[in-house]
Amino acid sequence: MTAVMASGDSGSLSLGGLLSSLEKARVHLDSDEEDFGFLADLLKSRELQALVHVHNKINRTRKNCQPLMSNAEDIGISIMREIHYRTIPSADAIELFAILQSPHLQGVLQAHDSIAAKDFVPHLPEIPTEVDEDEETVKIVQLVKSNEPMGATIKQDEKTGAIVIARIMHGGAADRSGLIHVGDEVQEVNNLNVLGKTPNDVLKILMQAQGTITFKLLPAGSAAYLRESKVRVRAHFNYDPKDDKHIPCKEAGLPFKKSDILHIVTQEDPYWWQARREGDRNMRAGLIPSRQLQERRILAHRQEQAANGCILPKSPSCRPSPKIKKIIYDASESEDFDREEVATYEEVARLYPRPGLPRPVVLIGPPGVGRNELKRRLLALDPDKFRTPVPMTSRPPRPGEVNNRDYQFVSREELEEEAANGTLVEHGEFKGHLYGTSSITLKSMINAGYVVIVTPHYQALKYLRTAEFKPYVIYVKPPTLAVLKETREAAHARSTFDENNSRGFTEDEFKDMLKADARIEFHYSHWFDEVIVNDDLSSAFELLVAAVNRVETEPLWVPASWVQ
Ligand SMILES: Nc1ncnc2c1ncn2[C@@H]1O[C@H](COP(=O)(O)OP(=O)(O)OP(=O)(O)O)[C@@H](O)[C@H]1O
Repeated sequence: MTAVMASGDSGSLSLGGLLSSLEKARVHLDSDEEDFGFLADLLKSRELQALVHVHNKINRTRKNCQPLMSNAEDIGISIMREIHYRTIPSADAIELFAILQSPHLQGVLQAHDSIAAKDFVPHLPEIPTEVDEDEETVKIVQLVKSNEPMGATIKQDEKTGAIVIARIMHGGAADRSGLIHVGDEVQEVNNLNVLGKTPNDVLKILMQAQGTITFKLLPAGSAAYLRESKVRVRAHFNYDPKDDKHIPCKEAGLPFKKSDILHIVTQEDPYWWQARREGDRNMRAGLIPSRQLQERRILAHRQEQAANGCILPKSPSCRPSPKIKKIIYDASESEDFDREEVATYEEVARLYPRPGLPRPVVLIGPPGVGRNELKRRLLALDPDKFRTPVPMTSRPPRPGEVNNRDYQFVSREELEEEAANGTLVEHGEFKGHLYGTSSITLKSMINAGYVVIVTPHYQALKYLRTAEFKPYVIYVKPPTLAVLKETREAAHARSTFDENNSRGFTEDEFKDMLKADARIEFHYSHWFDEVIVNDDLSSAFELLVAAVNRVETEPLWVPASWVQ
């Protein structure tokens, strides 16, 4: 039996047409009068006609009312949470809270998300009647060819040689038709039998076709309905399907850049996930390598590099800086850690600003790049708002130094105990004296509502980038050698490699800064929320102020585990 499922992409239903088909079919089928009567009454009923009328109206305007996201309910809850934590919410905020709390609006948001995620497919029970083995049910599907890709890939079934639908891209034309499913066998395209043809032959037919394309499909045994996952990840590498020899279909690939946020709509295939770029208005998902596949690729690439004698950027030669002169980190352990890390995708979620609990801002960068200068300027901008933890030292105070302003002066034993207890975010030793920054001081400043600015050694990121601190990490990057020389010389910058800060930077020190930059970026860039190039100091400072404002006011992507 051949069933006409829908006409074109517009998909308008006509009950009149169905009724007359039913009348025509009546003479050929030996079903009893009661069944026909029931079906005819149903098709004529005012309720069904009203429903079809609504369906057709929605269908006609469908192109202009695509959902932009599938997490409207989550956003509603986040807004309510934010209002709830406000000490004195405005009258408007209270009204908004009441609206968002109403069961009707919550129902609407839930329905919206279900529709956006296509979570509405009715699952009909299996037809219990016995079907004649020789009689095949096929479906005729018509799609209108446009500039938009069809949103499906095909492959040749290894056993039968038949052409079958391999993938349906979420949100693409095929998916939106709701009529084509993974595993469906393509029998004819525009009345051309494709039996014995290769996927390339079929693609040629499709490319040459104009206007409406008619497919005769043998439905898959059980149509796997597409349900979108809500997973978001941050990409830690650049990807261009054009350069990927192994992607099943280059046109179906989704290019992206490092740091892009991707909505992973399905991870069903272990090697090829389907994803959309967050905020991208294109509803059609594209193929990207799965975490498993990308990890394998990175490891294979590293092995190949090692075999060819290539080495990773070397550790920056840690010339002592006069503040915390020598940072104690177990170099061998960190090196192993760095090499083992295979950064592919990190699952993320939006963190909404929490009133009274600002996120600390961590400035990372190679020694001498200007992190402390930027921090000093920020502290001076608003001393009541910005704070930085005073480091601890076991060295005796120098004349003029004030306890808790310049340093917290403590005994060597106290500092050693803190280090042993793991309560220091970083610590080091210089000329026989210990230095360290207490995580307890850091935490209490955050809890007191200050925007805390810290400039730790880059290896301290491992201890700081946690759900406990939820830091916003900014990498302060040096400009090119020529710009470094020009700007630092013009400003009479003082070298931080000189203990007395009594001279400018040497050329070698600038070169060391750039080597350290390459190394830090190579190993830690996947932890940076933002990069600011410190070329012109006032422009870099402006960017920093803008970043700090964003952290305070906007929902930003953080590791998903921080939001639970
Ligand atoms: N964009 C810039 N242009 C000119 N001079 C700069 C710029 N940024 C920083 N400087 C100057 O460079 C010198 C070193 O800066 P700063 O002390 O902030 O380095 P740092 O990153 O804190 O170094 P370390 O990590 O080694 O302590 C200072 O004299 C500072 O004023």
